[in-house]
Amino acid sequence: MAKSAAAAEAAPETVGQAVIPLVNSLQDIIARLDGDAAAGLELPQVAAIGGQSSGKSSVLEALVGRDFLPRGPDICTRRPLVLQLVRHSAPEEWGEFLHAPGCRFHDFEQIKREIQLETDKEAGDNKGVSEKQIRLKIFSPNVLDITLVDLPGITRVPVGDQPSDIESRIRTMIMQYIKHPSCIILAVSPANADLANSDALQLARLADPDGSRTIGVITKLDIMDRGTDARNFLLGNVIPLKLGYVGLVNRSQEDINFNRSVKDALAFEEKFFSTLPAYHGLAHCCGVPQLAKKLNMILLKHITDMLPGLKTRINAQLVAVAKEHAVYGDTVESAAGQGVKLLNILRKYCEAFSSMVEGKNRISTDKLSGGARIHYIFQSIFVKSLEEVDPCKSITDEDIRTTIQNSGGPKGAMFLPEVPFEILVRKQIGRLLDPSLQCAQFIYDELIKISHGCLTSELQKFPILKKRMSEVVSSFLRDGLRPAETMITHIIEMEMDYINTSHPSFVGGTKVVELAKHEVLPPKTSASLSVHKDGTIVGSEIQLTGERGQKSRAVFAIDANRRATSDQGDMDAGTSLTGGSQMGNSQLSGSPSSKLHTIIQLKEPPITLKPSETEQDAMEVAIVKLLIKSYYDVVRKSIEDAIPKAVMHFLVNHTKRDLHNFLIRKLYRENLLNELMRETDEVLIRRQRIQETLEVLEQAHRTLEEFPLEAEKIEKGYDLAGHATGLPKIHGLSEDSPNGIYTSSPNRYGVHKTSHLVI
Ligand SMILES: Nc1nc2c(ncn2[C@@H]2O[C@H](COP(=O)(O)OP(=O)(O)OP(=O)(O)O)[C@@H](O)[C@H]2O)c(=O)[nH]1
Repeated sequence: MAKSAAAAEAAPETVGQAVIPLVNSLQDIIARLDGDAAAGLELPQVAAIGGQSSGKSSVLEALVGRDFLPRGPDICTRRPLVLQLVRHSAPEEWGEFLHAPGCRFHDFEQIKREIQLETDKEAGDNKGVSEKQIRLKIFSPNVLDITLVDLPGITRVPVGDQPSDIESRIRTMIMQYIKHPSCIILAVSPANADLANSDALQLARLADPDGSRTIGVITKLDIMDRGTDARNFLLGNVIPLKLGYVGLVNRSQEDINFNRSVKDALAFEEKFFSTLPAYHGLAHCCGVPQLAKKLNMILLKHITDMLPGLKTRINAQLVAVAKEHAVYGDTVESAAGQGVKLLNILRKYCEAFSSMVEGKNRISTDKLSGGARIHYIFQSIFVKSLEEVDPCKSITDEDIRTTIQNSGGPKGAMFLPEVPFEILVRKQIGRLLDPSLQCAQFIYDELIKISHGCLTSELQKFPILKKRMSEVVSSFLRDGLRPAETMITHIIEMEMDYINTSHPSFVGGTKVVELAKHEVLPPKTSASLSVHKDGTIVGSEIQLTGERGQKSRAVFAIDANRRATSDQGDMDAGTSLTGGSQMGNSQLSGSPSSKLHTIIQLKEPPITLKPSETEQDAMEVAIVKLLIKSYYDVVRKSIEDAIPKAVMHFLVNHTKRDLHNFLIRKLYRENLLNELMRETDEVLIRRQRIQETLEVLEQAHRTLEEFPLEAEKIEKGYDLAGHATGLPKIHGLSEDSPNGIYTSSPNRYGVHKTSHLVI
């Protein structure tokens, strides 16, 4: 093809030509991102795999067109070498290692030595192998932008410092590279070995079963057994490969020893294929230039396919990092600016607090949060546990009897007194104090939790402020808890102080006597009665309702001659008969006239006395119990209502109303501002890092946007199958760059004119 014709063809190729530099620039960008940011951003690479000394490094070197990789009959590649070729316009060429940034190696022999040194550094000097990469960039006006990876060769027998499982280790390492769908595999097999059993092809098939990204490379065609050739193999007749094979003749060890130039080697290769009849008509799959051409086409197709996904990923990362960046924002220098910022933070905090309590913030779907938890504590914990309490559970019948008698004093009780009932019910009301205080404590704990949840991400920047805010809010909540607790104590004390037996829901008077009769007396009447929660007495024969204004007293005469058992000295002092009751029950034996004769000795009263038990007693006990139950229900309802109100008023709503002012009063002070709004070094470093990451991602985003990718346009010029469109259009290849890499090489087979790629 004439030069002018090539130039004419170059025009529609510019879109495609732009893609490879894009990939390389993205690779640069991604290399600057940390692990997390770069995750999932695999870019196409070309990896050379194969058995040891199969010629992998030689193939890559030939593609680069320069002599710079350690090669030899022994194991040479012992660490993965990631080789990024960068085409630039300046005439000079140099290499740069990632481990020595900014250090340019103009001498390619020195690059080779640096690779060897770096290999030894990591893998020792006795044939050891390491999976740690060496990253090298070659800048040159004569290369195509492409990334190549030279991998250690598959070996079977461990030598030197190699571990016994060297084979599986190397296979695993190779798989790490070639398993990625974005990796293009150069499966290198030497022609002087059994091609059908090629390690490279076997491994490639594992990673790429449908062969859509594997190119078979057959080296050492020049040293095959006399009388044999690789024609059938190259044509894919032995092991078919979708992308086909390329046969190569690289420099032999002797050529290397005699410093034979790349140029001479290429000329030799060209001569080899043109003179050997076995390879006649196979120009499209013979020689380094054909390999470069094939590679570029595949690479382009590959890049085109994966770019939309890459764009999406970079955009997603950009959004995430931009969000984090917004949190860190810019440093605020002026005092006024800091003040505004602080006020903003405090306002947002209090708004978040109110929203959480009111349930207006992000609603969690898997667990109760914020205000809903407060409601739960009131209704499902506090109210429920009060409902479950049996008000008479802790009062024994004996306690009741003793209290009744004690309240009668020396006279004994004439009527059923309300005093014992009041004493006992007051005691029971007192028991409501603890759960009520506990309920307030629970709500306080919830508010503390909510307060932690409101610390906005913006506060990450100001750890001192965050800590101070936490302290101030805690002290505010503590201060709010105290009046709530005082109120609760008052509510309970009020209930204990005045037993309102006139309460409409309280069941007393004759009704309760009726009920008690039913409970205690033998079942003459079979009607069973009970007190409903609303104070209604329900029975099959009688139904009575609570009666306003009717007192519960004086309904039942009590036997004044009640006797106390006097010989129970071991009873609980708290429920034993005391004072007048003890006197009233003392036992007299004999009349005054008996004094004249023998002295009648009274038995000493024991320390503790217990009342006796009669049917009447049982009746009284039942009545008192019913009264307690009924009144306790009245009080319970009022407590269940009043306690949540007190807690809401003094603690929850008080916080919603006044926390903002309190925070401003405590924290918005000129002398505190500098301290509170100080960012830690950690924050400063983090901001810097995020800033950098953001810039990198923005650059990646711009880079992608600047390349309007129209896959169709690119693919129009390339036909990987090579059948329909005939001449494949190769970027970077011209009459002056027949090997596709080194543009100063001479023209060779005129593949542009004739070749149809058979893949
Ligand atoms: N005659 C001839 N020798 C070759 C050819 N390709 C490679 N060699 C020689 O084979 C030996 C091994 O080549 P390398 O390129 O180092 O092979 P490798 O696969 O990279 O080796 P390791 O990285 O050590 O596994 C060297 O001495 C090369 O000169 C070829 O096409 N013909």
